[in-house]
Amino acid sequence: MDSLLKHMVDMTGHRDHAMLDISVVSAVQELAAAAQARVWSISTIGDRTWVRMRASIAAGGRARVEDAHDSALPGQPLEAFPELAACLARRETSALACGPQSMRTLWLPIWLGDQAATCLEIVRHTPFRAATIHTIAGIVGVYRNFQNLLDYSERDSLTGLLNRKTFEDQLARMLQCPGEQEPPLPGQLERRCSNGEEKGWLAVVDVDHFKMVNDTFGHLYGDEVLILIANQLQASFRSRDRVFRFGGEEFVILLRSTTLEHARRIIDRFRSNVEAYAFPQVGRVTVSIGFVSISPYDSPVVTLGHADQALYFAKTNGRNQTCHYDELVERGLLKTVASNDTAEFF
Ligand SMILES: Nc1nc2c(ncn2[C@@H]2O[C@H](COP(=O)(O)OP(=O)(O)OP(=O)(O)O)[C@@H](O)[C@H]2O)c(=O)[nH]1
Repeated sequence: MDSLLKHMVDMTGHRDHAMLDISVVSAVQELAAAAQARVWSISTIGDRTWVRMRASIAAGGRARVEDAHDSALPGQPLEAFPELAACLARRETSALACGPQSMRTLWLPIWLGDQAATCLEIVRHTPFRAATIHTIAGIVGVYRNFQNLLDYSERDSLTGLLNRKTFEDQLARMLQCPGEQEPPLPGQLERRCSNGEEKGWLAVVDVDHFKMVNDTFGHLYGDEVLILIANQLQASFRSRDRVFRFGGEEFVILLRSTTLEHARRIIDRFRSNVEAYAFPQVGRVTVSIGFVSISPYDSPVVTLGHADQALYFAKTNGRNQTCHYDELVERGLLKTVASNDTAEFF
């Protein structure tokens, strides 16, 4: 019982989703004497559902946050996990699968209403005892309630993305140390603050002609477009990048340390995914994007202002494109004004 209480205290002591994930996998792994425990994100884009690992722990090891999402795919297709797929289709709260050599896998989707955006997976080499499953169900209940509380204060109610209040806190952390947004989590190698050409990046995304979507199809379809774009955003970036709804039809992305070439490629890949997507009833929707590197020497207002300038350039020069602030300045298309550190068009 001491161990259970210790885990409960640990789980409810965090104000951060990544640390909460670390706590819950550590708790269920130890309490179930599991060979492995993992937390997965579940996201649906169009008619396909994807799962992406967020945190994991193996027996005898340390819990770690997974951050290996560099592929063009938003995770692994749900079909690769047939027991989980069947469990979700039946809206069930658990599924037990038997593998070779009496290996057992317990899937525990975390339902919020009719949505399960998170799932726990616990693997044992011997059968689960009823008392163990009962204890784990209690842990999952606390985890779900606590996730709910964090979401309520941090997330936009329409899209589920992080809200502006959280943005300012995250940007301040990245500005303090652009190469390392947060202290290393358990199981991650400590990295240096700044790493050659790698920088943090801020991108501002604005839906093109969104007023026309509302005017033509109505606000409900407008809202659905925003939700689908939010899903695309969440699926397009790594789990430790941050995606926010900033207000109305404007979104902001904070990209963790990477090179200019890579930042441009992944930001523009998101833009072209939106362009290629057939929005129900509405059809084609495009977005314009401005982005800039995050410098510890610039204030949040200045950094955001530069990304906004690049976005405005994209808007006034054809829309449906990604523009890099520094490149526009270098090409003489934007001018920085030394006196107040903002930029103006020629
Ligand atoms: N459906 C819906 N519409 C919203 C929401 N928030 C803001 N809007 C609408 O978004 C529209 C934004 O329009 P504008 O700022 O004129 O921009 P735009 O039509 O996208 O034009 P450009 O940005 O220049 O391409 C307005 O009609 C707002 O009412 C929301 O939560 N849901």
